[in-house]
Amino acid sequence: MPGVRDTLQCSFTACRVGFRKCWQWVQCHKPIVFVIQEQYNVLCLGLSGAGKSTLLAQLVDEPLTETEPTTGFNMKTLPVKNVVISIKELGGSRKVQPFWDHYFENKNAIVFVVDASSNEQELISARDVLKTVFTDARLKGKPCLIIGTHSDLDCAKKVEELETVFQPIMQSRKWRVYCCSALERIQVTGALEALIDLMLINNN
Ligand SMILES: Nc1nc2c(ncn2[C@@H]2O[C@H](COP(=O)(O)OP(=O)(O)OP(=O)(O)O)[C@@H](O)[C@H]2O)c(=O)[nH]1
Ligand SMILES: [Mg+2]
Repeated sequence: MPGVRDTLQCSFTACRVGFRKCWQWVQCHKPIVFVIQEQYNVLCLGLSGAGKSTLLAQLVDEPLTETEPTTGFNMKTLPVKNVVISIKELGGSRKVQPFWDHYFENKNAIVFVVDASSNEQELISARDVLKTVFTDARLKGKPCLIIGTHSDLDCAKKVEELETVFQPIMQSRKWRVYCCSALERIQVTGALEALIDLMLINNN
């Protein structure tokens, strides 16, 4: 009875997505009588195709359909440990980059996503884009997590190689590199933990 099984599977998926969305809403809008959790606002940037939308979809356990390039922004809010993290991805295409600075206000951290299987020149281009972002006073001193995606590919650069590329623009900023495959949920969860650690270190 494949038809019945498919219908049941669809209903189960719909319930799961619905429940998650309700839970996220409660986390973000719960009445004042509940304990108010601290919220961290994170900006997620990177060149087009780096894997930002894929990472965010994994974080909230959404199915990985073939993602379209993000033309505006894409926001995900999720409770982690004792805090709520709200991550805003901005599309990375050259057309969208000039509008990034409209979203720099009140951010606790920057996540910069790079395709770690890129060649040297592409990595330098990505670094130059981040360097320009860092010139904005609103992001001064904000911690930065570099996420190198595509680590499932043999040619992907390792953490140390990406550290060498990005070190020259970091100055006294708290930062670190985390490499993962955005297609692997467990690895992506590790990136989120690295981000929280970085924000907590920056607060202390
Ligand atoms: N093999 C592999 N493919 C990945 C990985 N991360 C992303 N992709 C693929 O790369 C393509 C682009 O990913 P997106 O998540 O849309 O990239 P993006 O950074 O959101 O791009 P824009 O929205 O255009 O800025 C998709 O086909 C993903 O499936 C990864 O870690 N490994
Ligand atoms: Mg995207």
